[in-house]
Amino acid sequence: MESTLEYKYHPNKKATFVLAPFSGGQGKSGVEDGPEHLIQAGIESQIKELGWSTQVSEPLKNTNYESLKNDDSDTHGNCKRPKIVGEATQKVYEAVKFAAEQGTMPITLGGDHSIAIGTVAGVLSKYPNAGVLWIDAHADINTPLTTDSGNLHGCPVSFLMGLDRESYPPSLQWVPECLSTKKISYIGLRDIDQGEKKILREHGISAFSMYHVDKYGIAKVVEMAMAAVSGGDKDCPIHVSYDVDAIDPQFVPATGTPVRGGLTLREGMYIVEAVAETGNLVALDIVECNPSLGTEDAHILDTITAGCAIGRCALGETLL
Ligand SMILES: NC(=[NH2+])NCCC[C@H](N)C(=O)O
Ligand SMILES: [Mn+2]
Ligand SMILES: [Mn+2]
Repeated sequence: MESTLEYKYHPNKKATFVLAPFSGGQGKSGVEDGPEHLIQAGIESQIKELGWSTQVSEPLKNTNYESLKNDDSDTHGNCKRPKIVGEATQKVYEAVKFAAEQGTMPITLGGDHSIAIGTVAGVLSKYPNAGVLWIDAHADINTPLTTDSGNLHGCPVSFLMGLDRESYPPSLQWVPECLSTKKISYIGLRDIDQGEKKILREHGISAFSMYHVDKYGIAKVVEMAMAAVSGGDKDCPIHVSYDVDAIDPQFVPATGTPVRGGLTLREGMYIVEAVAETGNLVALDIVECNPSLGTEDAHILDTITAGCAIGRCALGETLL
């Protein structure tokens, strides 16, 4: 049934699904199949059902980054595959920017979380004062100098902020330094590297770990996170970058870096329901669904259904 919620920046309810089947930001294959599974499961028709008209954008069509993934010479310092990450994220950036400029809401389906380099930069080019809610078990704020794994899906936030800029591989120097440390807030954190902790503290970045979710409850946490990124503006546009591993692996098992002790499925859905209710949502990413990592069919189904539910809740599904 058509949603009763109103979207301040999208009164005509037009959305663009930006498909980002990319896995080069981390080592495991399968996450590039996320978009296809979400579409097969009906995410687009479910959102149409809520009263949105939709179109699909495929910036990575006719590219072969998945086969280039095996090129071991694509490294820079400790960073793995910077060339394909740089190129793919730039394509995603152009597509998201274009979708936003057309007045549609970009809903980007990943792919690993490195693609958020493109989505956040694209959204901020249209809405420079937008706040970002980063829903994740991880902070993804390593720099080329702090990353242990070398996986760029653990680094998108630092590139958007321009942290340790002199260490960037040439292929990622296109990334605009567009995200202020005051315009992001995390929800769901529970696995943070030492170097990341240092960055979060030094810059006073707003972050709500699972400890805070337990302490204050999810409703209060979402309220505090939105207040932190909005800087007093009740109309502040909000981009939600949703890594499905924020939700506990008991509900979302098919993901590359699962961490126990996460959000319940309802808490995970509540976050986007609450953002939707403000009317300020301008973009959504759903990333890190990896259908290949389900050891039984139910794992894949649970993960993909959760991804679809996040999409519906963000785009206006209400229980009554
Ligand atoms: N988007 C993700 N799932 N990121 C996981 C990152 C894990 C770890 N902090 C790293 O930098 O490698
Ligand atoms: Mn994560
Ligand atoms: Mn992530």
